[in-house]
Amino acid sequence: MQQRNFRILVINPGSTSTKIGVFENEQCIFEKTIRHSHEDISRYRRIMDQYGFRKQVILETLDYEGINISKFDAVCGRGGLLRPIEGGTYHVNEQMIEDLKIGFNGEHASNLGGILAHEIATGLNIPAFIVDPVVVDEMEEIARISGVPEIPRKSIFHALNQKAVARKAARELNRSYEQLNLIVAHMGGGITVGAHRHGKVVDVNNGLDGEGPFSPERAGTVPAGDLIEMCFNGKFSREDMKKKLVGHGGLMAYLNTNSALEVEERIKKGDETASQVYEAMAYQVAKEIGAMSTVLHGKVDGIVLTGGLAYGQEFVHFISERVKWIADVFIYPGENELIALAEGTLRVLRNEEPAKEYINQDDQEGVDEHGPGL
Ligand SMILES: Nc1ncnc2c1ncn2[C@@H]1O[C@H](COP(=O)(O)OP(=O)(O)O)[C@@H](O)[C@H]1O
Ligand SMILES: CCCC(=O)OP(=O)(O)O
Repeated sequence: MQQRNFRILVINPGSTSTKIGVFENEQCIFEKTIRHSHEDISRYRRIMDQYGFRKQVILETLDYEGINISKFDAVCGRGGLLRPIEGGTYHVNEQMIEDLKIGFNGEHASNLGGILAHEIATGLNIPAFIVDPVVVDEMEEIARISGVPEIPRKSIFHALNQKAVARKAARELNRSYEQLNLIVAHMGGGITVGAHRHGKVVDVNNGLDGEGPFSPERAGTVPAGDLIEMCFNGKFSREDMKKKLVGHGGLMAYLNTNSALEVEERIKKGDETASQVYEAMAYQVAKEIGAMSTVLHGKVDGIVLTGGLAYGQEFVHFISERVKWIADVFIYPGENELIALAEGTLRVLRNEEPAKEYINQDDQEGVDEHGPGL
């Protein structure tokens, strides 16, 4: 029997871009990265306020490219800061929209993914999904203990792309993802480094506002005592402090740009500060990879460098030089998120797996297993 054709729109809102793709089954027939300047984004107080702007840009782009949206069978968005959940494809439902709107686990552009998918799908009377949102949580209990019981560590990371590129590396190694130990560093607007043990991400830095390397727009781990002093010195509001960690941290704070491409240009022109800060970012990524190698007891089958920053050859070289003694380094610039979203949607449309329902598990067993400390 001939397989039915499905046409899917996938939407991936990142901190500095909105990536969209149109898939005919597994084949990508259109793809575009719409980059948003800092000026465009910073006009909005909350990320949720960018919703109308990003929706308009998506619809205008599809219209300009002559893509007939009435032919879509489903829309899939990158999932955001929901409650911690297992990986998979989820229906966008009312509970999910509510949690995305309030930013249940914080503010991030991916909160817009499910909402944009839902809005566009509802107008077309087709289903909306999310796949492997940033709150996929497979962390081991030992990794949750931070040192302050009220502040457990959280699993907030580029789950979709980390899992997609880990599978790609496994294919190159002729093994299954579940057989391998891998360290994956996703390096985009935010940077997360995950220890993948036999198909589970058992430790990873909270790439949003918690910890890890600084990134084009995030502070990463900062000296905690000095941060407290800064919070209470009377000069900064809570909002100001949040912006220092997310949005105005990292490259933005030191160099007033979140564009690694621009930083590379400045370095070429002899800008010493740009060079020093860019190297420091690579240094911090390498250091985090080293830390994750201890999580895996030094048994590492491969290190994967991915995300927009992995296009930067000098940047990648700097990291590789420091970590290649741990394991072979695989470089997959950009990300595989669009195809991962399409594949997750296809598995459901083809009835290969059921779509999961997102529910508020607050009253159910197991929810508080990720609760405060011990
Ligand atoms: N060819 C390139 N060389 C170096 N850096 C790049 C290149 N392309 C994109 N980048 C940088 O990657 C970062 C964005 O990565 P990306 O994964 O697209 O981010 P996000 O999806 O989180 O918005 C930006 O700093 C951008 O300048
Ligand atoms: C919240 C973790 C995922 C993340 O940081 O994504 P971006 O790099 O796209 O902002």
